[in-house]
Amino acid sequence: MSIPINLVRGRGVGSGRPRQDSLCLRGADSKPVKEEPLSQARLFPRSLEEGLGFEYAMFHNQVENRTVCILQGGPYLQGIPGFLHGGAIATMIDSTVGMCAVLTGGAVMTANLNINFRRPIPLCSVVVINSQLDKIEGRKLFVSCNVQSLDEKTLYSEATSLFVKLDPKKTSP
Ligand SMILES: CCCCCCCCCCCC(=O)SCCNC(=O)CCNC(=O)[C@H](O)C(C)(C)COP(=O)(O)OP(=O)(O)OC[C@H]1O[C@@H](n2cnc3c(N)ncnc32)[C@H](O)[C@@H]1OP(=O)(O)O
Repeated sequence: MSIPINLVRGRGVGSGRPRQDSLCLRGADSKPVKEEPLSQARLFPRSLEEGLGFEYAMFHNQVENRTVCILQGGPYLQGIPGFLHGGAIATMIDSTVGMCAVLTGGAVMTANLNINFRRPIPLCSVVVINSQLDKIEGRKLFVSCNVQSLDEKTLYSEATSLFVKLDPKKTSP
């Protein structure tokens, strides 16, 4: 069964760690020293004005453990003139494989992300990120993906990733 994932614009969505609506300042010993409201906090890919940055929709297949993202990178995401910045591509790859890992394994964090950039992605073009869960080993989830043109004729990027389920016995990730 495939479910569309609705990430509401302008509102933080996350695993709850760290809280999206708070800023936790840490001292040198990593202990929280101050927590204050940060009402401006947003999910990073939803932080730019509509039409200028990350325009995307995700769909998750619960049976096959696959997440697909349809992405259009807007003009504020330019790297080399006319093309998407590699960091913007990495953000959406991390978000897509991350969504796949979260919906499969619950609270996880990215431990490792390897990306091969094969072709530059033209700014404002629409691409598809296809991700799937490859295997689970204990707390480790291995998720891979590719980024292709809509007609699947151009392979833009490929990536592998490792997500680690947060250990409730550890106080902070
Ligand atoms: C619904 C809406 C949601 C919306 C969701 C939208 C998706 C958003 C996705 C964005 C996600 C992010 O960007 S997260 C932000 C970027 N990532 C981070 O900041 C994470 C920083 N790293 C950490 O906090 C930590 O290292 C963790 C939590 C990843 C792991 O720490 P830990 O829990 O103490 O685990 P640890 O014992 O060290 O390791 C557990 C196992 O994993 C292995 N392991 C750990 N790290 C690595 C590594 N880099 N490379 C290889 N292997 C590793 C260990 O060898 C061990 O294997 P074995 O001995 O068991 O075999």
